[in-house]
Amino acid sequence: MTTDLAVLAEDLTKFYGSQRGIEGLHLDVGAGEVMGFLGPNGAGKTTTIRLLLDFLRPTRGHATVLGLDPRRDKARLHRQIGYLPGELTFPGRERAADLLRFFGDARGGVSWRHVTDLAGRLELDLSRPVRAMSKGNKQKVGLVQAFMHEPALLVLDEPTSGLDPLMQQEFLAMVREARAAGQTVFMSSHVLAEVQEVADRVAIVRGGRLAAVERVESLGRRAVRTVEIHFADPVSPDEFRALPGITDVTVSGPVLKCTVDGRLDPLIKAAARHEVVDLLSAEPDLEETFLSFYYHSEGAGDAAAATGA
Ligand SMILES: Nc1ncnc2c1ncn2[C@@H]1O[C@H](COP(=O)(O)OP(=O)(O)OP(=O)(O)O)[C@@H](O)[C@H]1O
Repeated sequence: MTTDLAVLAEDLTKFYGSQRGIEGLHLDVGAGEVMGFLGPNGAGKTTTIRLLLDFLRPTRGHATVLGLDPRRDKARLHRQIGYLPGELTFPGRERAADLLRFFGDARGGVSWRHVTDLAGRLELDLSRPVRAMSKGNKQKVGLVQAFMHEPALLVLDEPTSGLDPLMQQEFLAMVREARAAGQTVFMSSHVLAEVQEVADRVAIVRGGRLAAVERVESLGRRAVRTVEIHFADPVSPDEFRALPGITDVTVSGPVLKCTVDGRLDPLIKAAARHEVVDLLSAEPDLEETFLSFYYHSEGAGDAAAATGA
């Protein structure tokens, strides 16, 4: 049912002349879901976002956003959306406070308390003129204007760009709170690590085509991790080399190091035959998994491009 969907893209396609922006995109984002929209530079993320908001018109296909047709119901749709553009430009001389008041009024008024709370969390000084601000501070102004009216749908194009790690964490907390309040978040990034903490699912685009849509947990299950086990006594590497999914086994006296691709269980069962003193498992490297998507879809994408398919 489309009413449970915040975003539905059907065969959404945009060509800039002969240059493919995005082609044949089928994608849905459930109401209340956080969707990461991932891909390298030039993959088609901004094009897709601009199509969803009717800042661009599709060459083919259609989008439904919050149950509305972006073309027919643009003004109504935009009132219910918090949008952070990828390229922020603030031409005027206004202080951040004046600019945000202006945006707030355009949306029928927002709680100023909420605006100052958001600014406080992001350590943004609202009394400063926006034009003179650093890229990071401009990004914070952009984030405050996107979140301040508590929209049903947040569409954020590279939201963490220019933010330092502490502010990135604060931003992620804002996204979690938005989801807890029932809001939907569609956010693009070219770095998986930025969205994996908060996203329910990630959609991966490459070369203007959708390469994969995955739940974040299943990316984790699939991911490769490195494991180091310290035993009470020396062990033989041969015991571990034959285990399914285990590679790069090295043993140095009582310390075993290896790479596990998939389930940890066979390794744990084998290790349990000895006295285990310590076990260290590095976080699944999702960035690796993410890159492998590009790798695996590369042939298909390039073949399609070559044939003009
Ligand atoms: N106005 C335009 N005219 C011609 N080609 C364009 C235009 N805008 C985008 N493109 C091309 O469309 C493709 C997708 O670009 P898009 O900006 O959507 O990618 P992106 O994933 O958002 O990348 P980035 O992270 O670099 O912004 C690229 O090949 C880009 O060069």
